[in-house]
Amino acid sequence: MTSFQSVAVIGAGAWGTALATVAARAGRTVTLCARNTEHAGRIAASRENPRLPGVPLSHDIVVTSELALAARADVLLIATPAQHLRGAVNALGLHLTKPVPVIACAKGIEHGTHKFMTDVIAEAAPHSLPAILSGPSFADDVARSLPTAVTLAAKDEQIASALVQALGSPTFRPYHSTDVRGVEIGGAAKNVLAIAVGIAVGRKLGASAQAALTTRGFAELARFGRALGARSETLAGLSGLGDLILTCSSPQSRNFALGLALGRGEAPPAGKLAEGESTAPVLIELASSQNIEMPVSEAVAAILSGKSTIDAAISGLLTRPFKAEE
Ligand SMILES: NC(=O)C1=CN([C@@H]2O[C@H](COP(=O)(O)OP(=O)(O)OC[C@H]3O[C@@H](n4cnc5c(N)ncnc54)[C@H](OP(=O)(O)O)[C@@H]3O)[C@@H](O)[C@H]2O)C=CC1
Ligand SMILES: O=C(CO)COP(=O)(O)O
Repeated sequence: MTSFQSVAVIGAGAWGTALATVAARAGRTVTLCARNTEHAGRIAASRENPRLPGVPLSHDIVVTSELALAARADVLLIATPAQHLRGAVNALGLHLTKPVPVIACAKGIEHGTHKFMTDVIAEAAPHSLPAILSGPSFADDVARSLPTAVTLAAKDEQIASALVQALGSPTFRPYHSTDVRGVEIGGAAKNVLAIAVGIAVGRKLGASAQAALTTRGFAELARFGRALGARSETLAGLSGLGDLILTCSSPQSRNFALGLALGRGEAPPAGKLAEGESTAPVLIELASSQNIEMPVSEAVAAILSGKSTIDAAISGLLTRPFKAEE
């Protein structure tokens, strides 16, 4: 018997809708909260979200745009894009009457403040219990009940474990952790690295280059994570290496797809959120402020900002001095 019976998901995009489905499958009472009344009305009427086409929404899920209604739940999941998480939690905080777990489901780092998602939650809703959910999980796979495993971290192990009990099912297996920082670093950094690997694939650099770039990407993700206090096991777990493998190998990833288009010299897919685009500049600012070398992420940031061409960035990476593997 879980202590968390009701769940509300804030943000009715692809991921929020998939997570609402997950919570319903786990037997929770679920509210899905869209920011826009019209959008909520359309999903409620059609029982399908255009951002997750072809996946029928269970009739048990209440769809609303009223934050006050959502705020009554025992657990809140925030599934907006990372740069909108503070605004969403600020608005939600006005309606919170008890110290409930607020789980960040976005993958990114806040611009300007350089804050990770749970730090943003702690600031915007000081009486909440921040947590993070991240790992290899495409919304479409999750919503279609294909088997998925993720990591769910909170500072308090009992809370993390209770949240896993509340959301887990045979086809959605969350593993609990107290390494909040490790989990959020993996989710944020892998998106930037997936753009790099997408570019290499788009440039037809070959399967060996794809494997090498993914591995060297992991080396810099792990270097960054360890310097910021993350545990090595977390970085090599679902939310780090696991999600990196997924997003660096599949065009189903919007970040990989963005890289692929850039590498081919095509226009990026329109209207698709690729979080790595906004994470890249803030990730390298943070890394440079801590003297952490992240050459692959730096190359991605330079290409996205127009400071480097793709060919110059590739050549820059390939002509770095030889060194010991670490
Ligand atoms: N899609 C996936 O497979 C996965 C995504 N994620 C992460 O989840 C996050 C969201 O991605 P995803 O759902 O795919 O993106 P989508 O583009 O599908 O949807 C984003 C949603 O957030 C809503 N939104 C934006 N700002 C606010 C706000 N202030 N309050 C409430 N809602 C808001 C948008 O509303 P509107 O419709 O009104 O614009 C939109 O519905 C990202 O950080 C992503 O990395 C994590 C794992 C898997
Ligand atoms: O985070 C994801 C899978 O774990 C989704 O990846 P994209 O945002 O690149 O589509």
